[in-house]
Amino acid sequence: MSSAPTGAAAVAHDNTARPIATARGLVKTYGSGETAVHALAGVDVEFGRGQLTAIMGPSGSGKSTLMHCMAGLDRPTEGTIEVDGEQVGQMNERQLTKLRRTRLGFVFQAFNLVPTLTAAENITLPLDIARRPVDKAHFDAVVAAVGLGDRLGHKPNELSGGQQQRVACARALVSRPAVVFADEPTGNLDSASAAEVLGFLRRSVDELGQSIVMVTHDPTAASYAHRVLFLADGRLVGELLDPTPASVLEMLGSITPRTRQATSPAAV
Ligand SMILES: Nc1ncnc2c1ncn2[C@@H]1O[C@H](COP(=O)(O)OP(=O)(O)OP(=O)(O)O)[C@@H](O)[C@H]1O
Repeated sequence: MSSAPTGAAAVAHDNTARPIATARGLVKTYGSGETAVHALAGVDVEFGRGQLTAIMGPSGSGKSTLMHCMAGLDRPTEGTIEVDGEQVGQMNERQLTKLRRTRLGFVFQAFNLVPTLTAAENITLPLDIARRPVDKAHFDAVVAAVGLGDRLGHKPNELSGGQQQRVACARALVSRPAVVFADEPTGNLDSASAAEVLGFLRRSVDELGQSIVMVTHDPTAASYAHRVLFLADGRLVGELLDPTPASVLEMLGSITPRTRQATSPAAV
């Protein structure tokens, strides 16, 4: 897989700019009593505007829970969340649905395309559902950026996995969302297709000013980000700016969740 863009291709980022999303004192507890699981145990975090931020950590460290709380897909037990100036924690279900439809974009590991619709129809589906007009110039810019110009009339089963995920990325971007949340966007792709999708996500940040938060297990995928956050046991335990696959691997190697410490012979 090719490595992340660096140097001249990268836009200088103002880390002092107002963040696009913020969480304070985030706690998420599943269940209660002795069987309670503390998926998030007090997280304070800011996600940069116009940045690609990756979230990494061992399995069960709380990555998906953090993303789902930030995106209004799950409610925190405690704490506050602000996304693009909106207090997400205080919203009712109707307001959360509206926030997700109008201000957020989503890319999942499964491409989640509608099989009976063409690529073009899949891309504009969220706008069509929200009865919002399609900005043709922006649609054309996004389609050109993902390199799908000659595939717009194809149905998902006529596209490769990488092309289908690029359709899903275009669908997430076409409404100009405040933030795109991507959960393991390359988890189902071979390394060449993954590189294409990651390159596109990074360019949409550098060239279109998009803000993206991406959960990944893959150090190479994380190296496409401007910043990588590391979770363990529901807490933020580290971060890297301008990561490389090697620096991400090194950081991951230094993180030992308490659950693993407790079962490790060395800890006995
Ligand atoms: N709906 C749920 N009910 C009970 N426990 C849950 C639920 N969702 C997550 N958990 C638990 O919360 C903890 C954090 O889960 P989460 O899925 O956020 O971790 P993750 O870092 O995304 O893991 P993975 O890398 O395996 O996807 C885990 O212990 C998980 O079992």
